[in-house]
Amino acid sequence: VIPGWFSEISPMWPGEAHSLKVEKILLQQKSEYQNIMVFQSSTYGKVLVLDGVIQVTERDECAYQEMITHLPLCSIMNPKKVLVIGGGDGGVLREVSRHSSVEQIDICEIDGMVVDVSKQFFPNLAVGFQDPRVVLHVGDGVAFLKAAPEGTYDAIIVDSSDPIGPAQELFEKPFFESIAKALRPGGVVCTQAESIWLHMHIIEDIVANCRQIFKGSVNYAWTTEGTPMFINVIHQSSCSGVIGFMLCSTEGPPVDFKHPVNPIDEDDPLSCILFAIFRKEGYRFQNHVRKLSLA
Ligand SMILES: NCCCN[C@H]1CC[C@H](N)CC1
Repeated sequence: VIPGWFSEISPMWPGEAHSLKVEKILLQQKSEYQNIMVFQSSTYGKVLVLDGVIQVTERDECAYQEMITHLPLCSIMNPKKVLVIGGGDGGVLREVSRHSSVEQIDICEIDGMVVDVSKQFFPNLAVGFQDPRVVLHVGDGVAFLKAAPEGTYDAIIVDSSDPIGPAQELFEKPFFESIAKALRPGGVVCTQAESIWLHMHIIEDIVANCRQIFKGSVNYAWTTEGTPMFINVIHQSSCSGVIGFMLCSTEGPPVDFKHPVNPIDEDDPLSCILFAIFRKEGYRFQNHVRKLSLA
């Protein structure tokens, strides 16, 4: 380890590590579930680390939070009830609240300390908790979904850490079955689904499980049968620099995740959003950066 640097060493990516130069360690705490650290980096702003793995950096969090949120929420008309599993930093909530059709946002985060730490050090993410539609449940997402009445949600977003530690069960078949039960017919789910450069074995298992469970569409990020390429989110602070998502819908007409049917609320007062909409013609990458003044 290089003095003055944080290196993201994990059995999830043997033989490689992403390092960031540390200006100052701001917090080191052990919660009931994991070690939590926040540090001021030289070039990525503040960084949140759980059990030695980077979760968010101020510099590039928008790419991840926007994709994991707008891919599902823009794929169906007028989503009203949304559930977030994980996501205790609040960034996904900030993105969900841009959708004016949404009436109820449930979030189930297992570690309340992550919420408190985010409110203290990452106000631009924790702002998501201020939306009056948000109801925070501190508890295990597996149990929450088992208890959820059938067909409750239009969309479920699983913003989890990696399948080592508290999020392990969120990558297993029973959890995906409980998601399908909690979604209404034609509802959509989007989950954090690791990197094609590091975790093909995990992705293959998840895709196989989802193909059995979800009778609508099953997409890993943008790959569909015959698509000659993986299109993932460029998320620099994820090890390998990219991260992908499982996008599935329950029974009903297949959902075309490539062409948003439900545009984001244009006049939502926010500082800046960066997200990409892939256009069908040759997968031209359209990078929408819209500077919106804060209300
Ligand atoms: N709410 C932001 C969570 C970010 N998710 C992380 C992305 C990189 C992974 N190795 C761990 C989860």
